Amino acid sequence: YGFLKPWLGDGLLLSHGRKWVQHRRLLTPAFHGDLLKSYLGIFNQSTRVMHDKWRAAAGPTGAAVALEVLDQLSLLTLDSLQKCIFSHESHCQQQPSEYIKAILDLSTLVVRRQQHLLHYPSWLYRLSGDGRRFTQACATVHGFTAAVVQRRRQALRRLGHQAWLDQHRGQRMDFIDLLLLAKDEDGNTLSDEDIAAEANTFMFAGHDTTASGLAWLFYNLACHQQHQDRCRQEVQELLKGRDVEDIEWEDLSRLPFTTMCIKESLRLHPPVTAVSRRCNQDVATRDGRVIPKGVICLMSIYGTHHNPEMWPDPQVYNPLRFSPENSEGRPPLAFIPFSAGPRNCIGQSFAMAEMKVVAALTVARFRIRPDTARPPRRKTELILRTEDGLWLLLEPLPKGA
Ligand code: HEM
Repeated sequence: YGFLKPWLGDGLLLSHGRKWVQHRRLLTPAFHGDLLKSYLGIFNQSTRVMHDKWRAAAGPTGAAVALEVLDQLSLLTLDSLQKCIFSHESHCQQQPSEYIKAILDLSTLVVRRQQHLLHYPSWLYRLSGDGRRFTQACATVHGFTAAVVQRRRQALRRLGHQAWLDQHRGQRMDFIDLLLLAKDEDGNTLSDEDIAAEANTFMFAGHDTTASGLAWLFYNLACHQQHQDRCRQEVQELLKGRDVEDIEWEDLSRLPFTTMCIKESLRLHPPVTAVSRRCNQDVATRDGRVIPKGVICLMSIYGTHHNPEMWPDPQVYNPLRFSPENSEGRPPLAFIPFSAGPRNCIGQSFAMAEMKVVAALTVARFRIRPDTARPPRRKTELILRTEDGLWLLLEPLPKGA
């Protein structure tokens, strides 16, 4: 986790102790239903931009086109996050954006540093070409975030709290607004530096993870046309008779089979394959052994999701494992794509909502098939990726097909 520190600072992912407790309490409301609801329009809009690109790539004949989807989905999730966090439209799915490029560079550089022992000491890393690029990209990201936070803080000071709230009545608040206004019961608020660290953390923690989840979902649906057809039918019934092909907040609970497909994909291909923890006390295991205090444990989410005692035929993609009947009695910790306990993923409802919107609209508009010439080879980096991208065949469907 340490290599992320110069980029993310003391955001939720990397902070601990009292600071983490206080921030987690302040930030939790920002991920609740009412606020998430206001982001649905953004998810629909970002998905439409990606689909327009896919249709353009397919050309006027509408023939199936082979596309690498992992990078495209990363851009989609970055586009959505930038709008939800900063209300900023970079149009990064259509044109290059310096800020988005810096985030993509930072993600790549962190992984490269992990694989390069000589780059572990910070002083040596700073002297290397990669280290210099890392410093440059951090400066770009920090400059962007600090400028937004300062502008908002000034506006809040100029208008005063009440007038600022009145001006925003009926409008969507973004994460920066919420963090500026956040106050706990003791009156504690977040400093500009805290807000920037949290915003940078959300950009990092929310983009590649969701993109990986979606890319593997599309792959699994491509390999199992019967499940894809059932999702499509579910979505078409939902959208029947509507003028605008948008997924609304209320629709999210009306996509039970699509949700089962997403969960089964998160089981089979969890975007975060492991988390590590340092024991802060001796931990007794069930077989009578003890993990001593201070030891760092790597907990495998991938391994947990492939435990044959919990998941018979664990390599098989079977969404029906998540039907209400089949889920009955299964221990909750058998399925932990978002980790578990107090340090679980704060963005899980946000991620599930975004994945449902993108998945539903994609099966409604495209048939997805595997690209048999380029089968994906799993590669674990910070998230579950592939050796050479994830290639799929996408065939545009006529509207309302
Ligand atoms: C499919 C998508 C996602 C997956 C699979 C996922 C998974 C995880 C996991 C496994 C952790 C625990 C990490 C650890 O302890 O080392 C985590 C933490 C976290 N996630 Fe997510 N995540 C996803 C999407 C998001 C989104 C969309 C956001 C924000 C917009 C987000 C924000 C965070 C934050 C801030 C933490 C740290 C929480 C804390 O320590 O209090 N994640 N996520």
